Amino acid sequence: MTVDTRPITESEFPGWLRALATGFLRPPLITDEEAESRRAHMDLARMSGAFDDGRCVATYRTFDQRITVPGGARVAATAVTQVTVSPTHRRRGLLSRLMAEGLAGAKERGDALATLIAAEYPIYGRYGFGPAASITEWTVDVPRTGLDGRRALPEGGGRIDLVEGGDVRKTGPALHERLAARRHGMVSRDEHWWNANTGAEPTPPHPWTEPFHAVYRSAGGEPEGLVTYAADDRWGDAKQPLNTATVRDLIAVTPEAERALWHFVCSVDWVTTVRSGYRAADDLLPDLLPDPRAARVRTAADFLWVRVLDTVRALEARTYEAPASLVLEVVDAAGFAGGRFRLATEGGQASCAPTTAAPDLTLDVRELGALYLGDASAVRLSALGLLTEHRQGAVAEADTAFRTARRPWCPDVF
Ligand SMILES: CC(=O)SCCNC(=O)CCNC(=O)[C@H](O)C(C)(C)COP(=O)(O)OP(=O)(O)OC[C@H]1O[C@@H](n2cnc3c(N)ncnc32)[C@H](O)[C@@H]1OP(=O)(O)O
Repeated sequence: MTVDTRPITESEFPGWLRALATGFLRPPLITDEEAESRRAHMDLARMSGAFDDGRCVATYRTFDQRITVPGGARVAATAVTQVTVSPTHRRRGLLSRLMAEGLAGAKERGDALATLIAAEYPIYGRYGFGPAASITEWTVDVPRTGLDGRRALPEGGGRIDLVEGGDVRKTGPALHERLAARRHGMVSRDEHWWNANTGAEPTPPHPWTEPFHAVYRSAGGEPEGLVTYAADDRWGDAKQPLNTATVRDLIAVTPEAERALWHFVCSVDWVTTVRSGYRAADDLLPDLLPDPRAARVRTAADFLWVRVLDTVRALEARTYEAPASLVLEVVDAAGFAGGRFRLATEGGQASCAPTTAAPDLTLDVRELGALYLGDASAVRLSALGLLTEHRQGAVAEADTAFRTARRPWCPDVF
C-alpha cells in the first residue's frame, strides 16, 4: 500500500493530533476537549499529513509569521512547525515529501523566507535551512552577583510593579512590537501567543502554572519592560532557601528597563539561582551584574533556522554594515532561490539583481540562510569549506557586510 502525503480534512484532525503526539513522544490519547481547544487556532489549510491505509503517520504545519531582519524590516515568512513522522514510518522519505510540498506552497504564497526551530541539528540543512540565530541560556548564582540586596528600587526613578496576566495581555503586545521593530531575529507573536502565555487559553498537553509577571515603568510612567518568571519552592536540609527563578520572558525597550528587570529577578528573596531562558548570544545579562562570572553558560546552541526562498527580495529587505559589491552564486538543489546575483550595498541599503558576471563567491542556500540575520561569519564558513571564494577579498567583504553589530535574537519557540 502506498503512503500518500496531502492536506488534511476536518475529520482527520484528531488523527493528525494523535500522530503529532506520537512523534513528539507525548501520550497519544487526545481528548475531545484537547482537540477542540487546539483546533481553534490551527488553520486546516496549512496542515498536511501522510496517510497509510487511512491512518495519519506524519504531520506538518505552517503559519504566517513576520520576522525582523537587520535594519528593522519585518519580512513575511512561512513558519514551519509540528513536523513528525511516526516511528513505524521513519526514514522512508516522508519528511522530504512533506517539506518539498510545504516549501513549494510557501514559494507560491510569495514568502521570501521560511523559518523553523530545529529539534535536532542534522535534520533541516538538506532542505536549504541554515542556522541563523543562536541562543544562550545562563544560570545566575545570585549570592555571587555582588548585587546590593538592600537596594529596593530601580535607579533613575523607574518602578517595577507585579501585574496580572490580563495586564500583560494589554501592555505586552505593544512593548513586543516596539522591541521587534529594531531587534533582528524576533518573530511575531499573535493574540493566541499572548493568551497561551498568560493562562487565558489552555495549552494542552502542558498544564498551566501561573507565573509572576512584573512591568517596569519609566519615571514618566511609560511601560518599558516586562518579565515573566516562575519559582520552584525548593529548600535545603538546613532550612535554607534554594529557589530557582526561571525567566519565561523578559523584553525591554530601554537599557534602564533591561538592567532594572534583571536586577529585580536577581534580588527576589529566597531566590538563589536564576535561569535566564533563551537569550541572544550577546545578551547584556552577565555584564549587568557586578560580577559577570556569576552568570554561567548553561546552553549555547543553534536555535532559529532560516530558509531563503527568494534571494533578491530577502537580500534587499535587510540592511548591511559595510559597502560591498559581490556576485553570489547561490546553489539551491530544490530550485527555489538559486542563481547568480549581484549584491551591491551602499549606505546600509542594498540592491540585488540576477547577473551573468563571473561569481565572487559560491555558497549553498543553506549558508545564505546562516548569513542572513548576521549571526554567521563568512570568514568562518569559508574556513569550514562551506563557501568558495573566486575573487580575493570577497569573503572578507561579505563578512563585514553581512555580520551585524548585535547578534540576532529569537526568544520564541514555535
Ligand atoms: C520544526 C519542527 O517541528 S522540529 C521537530 C522535528 N520532529 C522530530 O524531531 C520528531 C521525531 N522525529 C521524527 O518525527 C522524524 O524522524 C523526522 C520528522 C525528524 C524525520 O522524518 P523522516 O520521514 O524519517 O525523514 P526522511 O525519511 O524524509 O529523511 C530524509 C533524510 O534526512 C535524514 N534524517 C531525517 N531525520 C534525521 C535525524 N533526526 N537525524 C539525522 N538525519 C535525519 C534521513 O536519514 C534522510 O537522509 P538521506 O536522504 O541521506 O537518506
